[in-house]
Amino acid sequence: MFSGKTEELIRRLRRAKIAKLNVEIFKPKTEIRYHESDVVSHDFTSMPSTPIDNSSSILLFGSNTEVVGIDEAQFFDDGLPEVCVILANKGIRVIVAGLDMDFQGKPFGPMPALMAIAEDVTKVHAICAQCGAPATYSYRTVANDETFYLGEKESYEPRCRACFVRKE
Ligand SMILES: Nc1ncnc2c1ncn2[C@@H]1O[C@H](COP(=O)(O)OP(=O)(O)O)[C@@H](O)[C@H]1O
Ligand SMILES: Cc1cn([C@H]2C[C@H](O)[C@@H](COP(=O)(O)O)O2)c(=O)[nH]c1=O
Ligand SMILES: [Zn+2]
Repeated sequence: MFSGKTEELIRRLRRAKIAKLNVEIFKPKTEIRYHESDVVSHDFTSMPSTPIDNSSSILLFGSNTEVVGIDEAQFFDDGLPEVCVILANKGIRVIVAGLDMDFQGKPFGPMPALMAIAEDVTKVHAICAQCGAPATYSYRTVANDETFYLGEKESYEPRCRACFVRKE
């Protein structure tokens, strides 16, 4: 978390809009941390999106769509990779942002399958809140064992591997 995934997604989608491509953006309906419908980064850059319950809803959208952006992909169902394949096979550019690992350092939801089928994968890193090294893990700072637990700085901090495994 805090690694710039949403900022990077917004940057790429803005460029697609500048190129006058037809862009559709989706996020899970449950992701309401900053806004009910907009995609919003921790730095409050934002873009309007369509909140959806199920990945299959993405296929119901505009026949003239040229670029599809998806944020918080880790929260989607396991059908998301196949939806992305269907879109990509139609020539649609699909840009997906999601958290690769949960608070236990385990692969998160459909992310491993998405990363396997993607042409390109960009891993971005936050800065470890403990030591300042590049951070690849999200450490949960509150007592909760559920995999799905929305939050930001009050519940999570980005950590490097060494600080993550220390668990203190
Ligand atoms: N520890 C941190 N490391 C890096 N960025 C941080 C950190 N804490 C806050 N930020 C802010 O978070 C922004 C990235 O937010 P965002 O794109 O929403 O990340 P992500 O989608 O990966 O959670 C950075 O530009 C920075 O301003
Ligand atoms: C590690 C972890 C995170 N979450 C939640 C917390 C946030 O709401 C999102 C991640 O958002 P970000 O844009 O990457 O900051 O995921 C969770 O539900 N479970 C976890 O284990
Ligand atoms: Zn560290």
